[in-house]
Amino acid sequence: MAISLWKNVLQTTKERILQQRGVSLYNSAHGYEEEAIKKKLQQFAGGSITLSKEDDGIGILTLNNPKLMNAFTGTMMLELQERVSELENWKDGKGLIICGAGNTFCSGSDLNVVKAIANSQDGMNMCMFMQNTLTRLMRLPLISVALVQGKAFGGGAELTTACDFRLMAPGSEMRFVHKRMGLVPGWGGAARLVAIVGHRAALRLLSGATGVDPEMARRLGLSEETLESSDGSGALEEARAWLGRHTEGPASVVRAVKEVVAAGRELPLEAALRTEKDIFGRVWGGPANLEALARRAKHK
Ligand SMILES: CC[C@H](C(=O)O)C(=O)SCCNC(=O)CCNC(=O)[C@H](O)C(C)(C)COP(=O)(O)OP(=O)(O)OC[C@H]1O[C@@H](n2cnc3c(N)ncnc32)[C@H](O)[C@@H]1OP(=O)(O)O
Repeated sequence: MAISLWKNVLQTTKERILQQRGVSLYNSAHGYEEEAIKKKLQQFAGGSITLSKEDDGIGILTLNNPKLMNAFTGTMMLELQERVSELENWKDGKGLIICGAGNTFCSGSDLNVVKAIANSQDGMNMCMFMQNTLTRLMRLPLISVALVQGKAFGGGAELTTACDFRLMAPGSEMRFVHKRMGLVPGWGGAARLVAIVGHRAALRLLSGATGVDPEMARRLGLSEETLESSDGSGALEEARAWLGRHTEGPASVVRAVKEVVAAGRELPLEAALRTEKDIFGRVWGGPANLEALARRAKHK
């Protein structure tokens, strides 16, 4: 009796922790030194990460470092964490598009940073910092899309896997180049890639450092659609229209949809079912539900 009560308490606590956004995977108990790595990353400046929160509830997060194909400098990693916090607090948000400046997505970490922190302590801290940030990004109650134009290489390819969907422009390419660098993904990209394409395809892509064009990405289920436009603003408009079809309706309902799916993806079945019940309880009899009942909505 006491044991089963204790098990229930543990299970509920675990579910709560998973549901809580902003809670990080790693803390000092894992040997993670957040302040030390932030101070280190601050030394490698350049580029920026901008966020525009639009009236239609869609946020546009832009990686801005076109001189280096939008490679992540240290300060861009720090800014990404800040933008994710901002998105966690955006209660009217429904969707998110992540894109790169200058018609390309992101060529991964800035190799100058990689070289400067090529020691075990900094590497582990940077890895935990980015896993914390990208896990929080993945768990946002927003439907997210990576708009891949040009190249998404290394950490750039990993970042796309933290989004719910990927849309690729003609001529674009994703490539997990890590093996060629004597590495494996460390930003959570391997675990997420397996969940998206399955372990055999993931192994093929990582072991061959294979370039993935839009057609191959579609076949693998890595990309939802190939866009028609390859120029920056045209592709963004197409991505916005695509996402708009999935974010139509009140924010409370769209966010609930993302939350039940995230629970199903991350939690064991019983915990996912309990979470689904709680989220269902939030929308049942809510304004959107009552309004649909009042107009006797038909779904033809
Ligand atoms: C692997 C683990 C790690 C992580 O997960 O954290 C990483 O991500 S490490 C980075 C992995 N990415 C790379 O190694 C990309 C290397 N770059 C390339 O392969 C090419 O530059 C490419 C294919 C992205 C673009 O080729 P393209 O011919 O179109 O352009 P350029 O090569 O002329 O590039 C323009 C300019 O950008 C510099 N650049 C590109 N990527 C990076 C980068 N990741 N870090 C630093 N600098 C980068 C490139 O050197 C050029 O500068 P220039 O001064 O003209 O040489």
